[in-house]
Amino acid sequence: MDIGDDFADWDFTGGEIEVLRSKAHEPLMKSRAWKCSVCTCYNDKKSTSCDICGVSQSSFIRYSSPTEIEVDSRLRKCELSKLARSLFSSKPQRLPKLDISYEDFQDFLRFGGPCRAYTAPRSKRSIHIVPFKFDTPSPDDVVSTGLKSAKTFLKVDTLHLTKSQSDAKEKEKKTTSLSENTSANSSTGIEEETKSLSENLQKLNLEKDHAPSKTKKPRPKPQYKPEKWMLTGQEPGSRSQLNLAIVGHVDSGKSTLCGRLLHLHGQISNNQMHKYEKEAKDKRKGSFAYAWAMDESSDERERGVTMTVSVKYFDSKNYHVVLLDSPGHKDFVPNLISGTAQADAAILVVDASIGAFEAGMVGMTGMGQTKEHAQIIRSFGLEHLIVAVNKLDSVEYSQERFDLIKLQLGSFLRSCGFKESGLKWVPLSTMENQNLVARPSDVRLSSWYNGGCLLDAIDFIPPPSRYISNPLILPICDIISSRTLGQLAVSGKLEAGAIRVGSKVIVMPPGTVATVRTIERNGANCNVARAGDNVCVGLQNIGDDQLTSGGTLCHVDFPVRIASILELKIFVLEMSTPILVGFQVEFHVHHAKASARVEKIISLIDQRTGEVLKKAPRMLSGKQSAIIIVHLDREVCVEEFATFRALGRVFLRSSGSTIAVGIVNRILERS
Ligand SMILES: Nc1nc2c(ncn2[C@@H]2O[C@H](COP(=O)(O)OP(=O)(O)OP(=O)(O)O)[C@@H](O)[C@H]2O)c(=O)[nH]1
Repeated sequence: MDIGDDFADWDFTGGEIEVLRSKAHEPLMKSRAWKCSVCTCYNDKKSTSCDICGVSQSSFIRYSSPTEIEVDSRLRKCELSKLARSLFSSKPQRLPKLDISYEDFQDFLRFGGPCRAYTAPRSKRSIHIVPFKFDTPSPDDVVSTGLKSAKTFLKVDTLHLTKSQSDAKEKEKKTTSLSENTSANSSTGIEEETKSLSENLQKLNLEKDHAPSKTKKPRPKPQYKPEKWMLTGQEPGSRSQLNLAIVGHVDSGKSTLCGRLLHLHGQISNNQMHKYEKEAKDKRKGSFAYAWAMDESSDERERGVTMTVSVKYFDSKNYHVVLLDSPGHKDFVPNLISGTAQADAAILVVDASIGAFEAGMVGMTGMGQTKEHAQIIRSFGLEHLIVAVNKLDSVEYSQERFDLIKLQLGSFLRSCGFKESGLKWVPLSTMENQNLVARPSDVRLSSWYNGGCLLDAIDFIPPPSRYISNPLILPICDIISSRTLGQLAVSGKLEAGAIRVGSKVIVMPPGTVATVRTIERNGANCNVARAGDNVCVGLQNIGDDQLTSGGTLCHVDFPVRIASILELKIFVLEMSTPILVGFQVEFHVHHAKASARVEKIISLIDQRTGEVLKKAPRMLSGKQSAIIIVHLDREVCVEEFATFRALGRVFLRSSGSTIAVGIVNRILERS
């Protein structure tokens, strides 16, 4: 495919629809073009269909100057989608596609940083991120309003809403004036117009948001020197912590697998297990008994669906393993993103039953949950993945079925950037306790499988690296309160540095200095916590309106940056809707979420080399890489990926699907 030629046909700079509609250009255009009666843009007379909306020239040749109502009704007759109508966009099949192979994803995801580690503060702790009601708008919306804390804690209301709302309005005003200014610019000829528009936009951005005179010069950072107590290593005899995200298609058996592992390691007593079985049977959900160990809320148990990320732990031979049982349903992917932000490695649970594996691969849109979860895991830089091929009992422990799954899913995982050496394939049945913590006893499996069990595969994962000698960074996952922690506490994983009781920390935003009152790790009080630990930190000298999930506790001299205008390097996942300038997306970074607008598409880039393939492309579609600028409706804690990876990985979502993954290339606005 000749990429250049194909793209030339569809090349417009962002905002061109406004420009093409401008009456000022009509005389020039009229001389060499036909006017589309739908979107009113002018096309080359050789074109048989409209470059903007894709409608054929002949369909409307008899019309002139249609009214909006006429346009709408004609488009409806044309069977264009609602979105296509609203955007005057081209028909999907006509979108040019770059010939970028999925191997390119591998290079893109080579941002993959070293693994991190983590401990859960208490065995019964859950990251209850989204209180879900099926009659409320959408979990994606709900997640932004705050993360629901563990059952064992009382949730503190996030009183930040009013501030965020006013901030959002402020940003909206800015954006409106920006686009007004943009559309006001005009010159003669399409090329000149698009060029000047692009320059103006750049100028506006620079002048409005990044003018040197308006930007405070960051004061030179003092050299960070960790204190001696921060660096003291692990206590003798204690295991390293391994934070394991359990992901996979809905109903693939994730919670059952976690429940089984906990029971087999004595974390759930026989009495407790008996109780779960009885309660599950009473609710006619007998098969969910093990899942109930993880799904503790009544909503989750009632529906048999995990909605939040549950955190439980057990000790293996090499690790203190923290299980992060994630929801599999597509509605709860934002929770999965927030939970997986803390993982060192992952188990991807696949349902081997006939039809279920296929649904996980293809889904409704061609991108099933198994694929989406695998991509999210890889985009977090995780390199070690155990693929647990579950429910093999339902296919008589067929080796052929296992091999087929390994073949099909394996090629997709490699295309995501997982190396063969980072993948471990484990056939099992959690229901029949086959190959979980010991060699399989069922001859139908043991006759052809000689590899290790799931527990061996977990112990085989190399120890994660930690940023202990960096300044403190603790992204806030949840805001909690308890009798032992006090009225104001936060939970989360220390991404870098260390804290101890009595330490001063700066809470970003708003930049208030607070004092660490208590620290809890693994459900017990401790004096010091270091990078990799998952802790609850009780704070004093701070108001509850100054704490918000998605915020960050930092070293007082080294606060992380907060910003709302970011330059991102993204990789667009398979999707049905093209990304255009002005596109509204949901922006995710660590535990923070914000609404965002695609302000500018700077360039289409080569995945491997980073070389600019095209400047200011009109739109982005699946499997393309690009540099874009996004404008968030509120400021979030963020760092450039090159500076600190954990705060520089981003996800863009729209209409309930992850549409792009990427990194923060530059922070364009700094508070
Ligand atoms: N036959 C069979 N059924 C299983 C196996 N593992 C789990 N199940 C059943 O699959 C159903 C779903 O199990 P869960 O553990 O809730 O699945 P999940 O992936 O956690 O579900 P979500 O978190 O809601 O996505 C339950 O009825 C389980 O009993 C297995 O190995 N074999």
